Amino acid sequence: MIEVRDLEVRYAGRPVARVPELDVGAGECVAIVGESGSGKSTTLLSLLGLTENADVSGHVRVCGVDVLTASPRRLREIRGARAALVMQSPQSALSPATRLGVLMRRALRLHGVGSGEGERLDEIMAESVAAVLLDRAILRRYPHEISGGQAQRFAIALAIALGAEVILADEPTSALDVTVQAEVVGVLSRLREERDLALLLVSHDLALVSTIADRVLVMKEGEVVESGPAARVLTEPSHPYTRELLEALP
Ligand SMILES: Nc1ncnc2c1ncn2[C@@H]1O[C@H](COP(=O)(O)OP(=O)(O)OP(=O)(O)O)[C@@H](O)[C@H]1O
Repeated sequence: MIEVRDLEVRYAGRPVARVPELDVGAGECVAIVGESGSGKSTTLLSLLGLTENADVSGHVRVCGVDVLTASPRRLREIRGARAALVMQSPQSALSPATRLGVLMRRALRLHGVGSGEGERLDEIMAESVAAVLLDRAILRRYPHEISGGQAQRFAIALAIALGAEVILADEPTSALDVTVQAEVVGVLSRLREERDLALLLVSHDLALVSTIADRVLVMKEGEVVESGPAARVLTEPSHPYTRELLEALP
């Protein structure tokens, strides 16, 4: 679902992310870890062609679309629908005066889901909200009436309703407290199994990564310094920087 080769992202001539190889198949979870400014978010955003003012080179294929050469129309087909972005605080991206149900219905119509039929849309909405363990009543609420964890699960429900095959999650739990973090990770983990989602997770939280990722890429100052199966990288790291990250764990 995601295939990256020799990706390089530069801002004003300065390379900020270099990723030689990154693959995420259906049903897999790959995590990118590293300290702040190491190029994790830049890598993630470049996979949807969302790095404004950047020079991006290499080969990036997401849901069968060649992202670096695709037309804006072709990119719109995957962005937000087949490949969904889940950010740290989705609440700020939700229109404050619009009920969540209205918002979801609009997004579904915009992407032609359910062919605009009211009943079918209701069914899809109810199903996706249930899939993230939210009560259907949430669809009548406004964004400010829900908690951070609920907002994050709503963002995931929206992705599911739109038929996402790939979820790109940028620090999806770092604004949440520990028990709520576990709920969100549990939902992502279950959905990837049940729906064969490809999940690319950016996180500085190695404890979280160890519970969900199959493979890990460790980034430092824009370079991938280590990558491999999560079980190996997180228990027998070969790079001193990975060891440092692990030693910093509480
Ligand atoms: N739009 C931009 N213009 C110029 N430089 C940018 C831009 N976006 C990011 N950068 C630079 O790219 C580098 C990598 O940033 P990035 O946000 O990808 O790191 P990160 O590992 O995700 O960090 P964080 O965890 O803090 O988000 C940083 O030096 C940052 O200043």
